[in-house]
Amino acid sequence: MAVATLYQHQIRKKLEMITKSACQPFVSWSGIVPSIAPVYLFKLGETSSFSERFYWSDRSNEVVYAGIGCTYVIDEEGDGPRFSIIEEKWNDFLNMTEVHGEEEKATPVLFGGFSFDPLKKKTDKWTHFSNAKFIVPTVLLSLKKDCAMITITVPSKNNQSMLEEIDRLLGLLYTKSFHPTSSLPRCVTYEEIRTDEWIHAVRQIIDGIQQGSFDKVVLAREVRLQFDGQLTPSAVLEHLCEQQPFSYLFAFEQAGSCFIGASPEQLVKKEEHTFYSTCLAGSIRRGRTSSEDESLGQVLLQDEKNLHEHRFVVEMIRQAMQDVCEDVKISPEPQLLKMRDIQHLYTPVIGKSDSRVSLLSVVERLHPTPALGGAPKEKALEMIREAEPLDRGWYAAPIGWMNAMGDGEFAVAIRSGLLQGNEAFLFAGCGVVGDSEPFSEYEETNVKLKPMLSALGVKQDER
Ligand SMILES: C=C(O[C@@H]1C=C(C(=O)O)C=C[C@H]1O)C(=O)O
Ligand SMILES: [Mg+2]
Repeated sequence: MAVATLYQHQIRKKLEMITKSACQPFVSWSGIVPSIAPVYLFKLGETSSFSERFYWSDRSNEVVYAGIGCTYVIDEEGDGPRFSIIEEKWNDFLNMTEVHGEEEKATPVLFGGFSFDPLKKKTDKWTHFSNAKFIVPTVLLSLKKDCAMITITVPSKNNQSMLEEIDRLLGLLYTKSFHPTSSLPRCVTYEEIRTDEWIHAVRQIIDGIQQGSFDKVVLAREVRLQFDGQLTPSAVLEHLCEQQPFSYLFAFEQAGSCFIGASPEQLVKKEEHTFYSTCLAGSIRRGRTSSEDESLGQVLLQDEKNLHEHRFVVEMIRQAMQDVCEDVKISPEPQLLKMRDIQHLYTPVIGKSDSRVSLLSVVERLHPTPALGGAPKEKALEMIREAEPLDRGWYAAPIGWMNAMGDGEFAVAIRSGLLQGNEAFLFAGCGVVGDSEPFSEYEETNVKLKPMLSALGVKQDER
């Protein structure tokens, strides 16, 4: 028997055995498998009967996940305490699940995200993206430091068709080789949504800041692209993997809509008792030559307006981390974070806490930082709700994963867009402060659109 089919066969046998003798409503089994690109499993999802998919890769590619199918969903549409509800329901699920496997530390993983602002009126395109939505995938492929593992989570009863579909998927995963998708449909229209209104709102915010109503407001805008064919999320994801390998890559697909992006920004990561966060705000483009790039970086490091934008974020994250951690370490000066299309001011933060502090409670405390909302938080949110000509949906909100030990990581879902049929809706924002200039802020958002435009094969200068 070929190695591949041997794996498929053994997994099937194990699952049947475990589910037969299970005392709990769900079982989760994990096993080490030959290394394979998680993006391939994501792509195979297109031919499966499972209609949910997700993908996650952190900035250092230490943890990469691809998940297909949805064995359990936690969906919170109200504007109540969505962070603690997710946490409670995840614990309920874990209490209903028997965990088996070859690896001691293997557990099911919960993946999902939040909307930016539950008080903003939801538009149709975000219908499948609740204020908080998390799934436990049926098939999860994880790659950690080059070790690949499959985790299968299924109900213990009435799971026959699910087991058959898993079997078929694993068969494909190990018998067919992965061919990258070469082409995407062509972009036929590029429409900036309500740009005049956006520029006007930037001016209004600058005035508001000068009058002392608030200190900083992050304002986003939207562009809508139409293509001459259906967009395939896996093809866009493959491009992101190639073009933005050192970003957080994420994709969350629900009923044919895929929210996808390549963000440079960590919100928070929990590893046992250690919390990591980053302050990221203040931007400049990359140079065309290395010397131009270097001097643009130096300009950014010394630019008062950008340093001012950055300081609000540092102060807020410092405070939030000090509220829950002892021993918060934070660099005294920002450094540069250079991504493919843009460079940012960046200050990492690390803190240690006791075991009672959960990951989602810190997500709640941090979201939205002044890098995505503004300062003071509530006033900035009111201004965004009122003046921003779009529904952010999941853009600029926390997206990420958690395991059964309570460890996990959330990124801020920027440099992102929603793919639906032959359309893509992309979003980009910028931190408006007292000495902002509307046209340069507009240009900054153009630079921030580049990662998604390149992944969609659209050249900004030629549009
Ligand atoms: C809001 C976005 O990015 C944020 C705003 C930044 C800025 O204004 O300098 C920089 C990084 C991000 O925190 C975005 O990319 O859409
Ligand atoms: Mg900025």
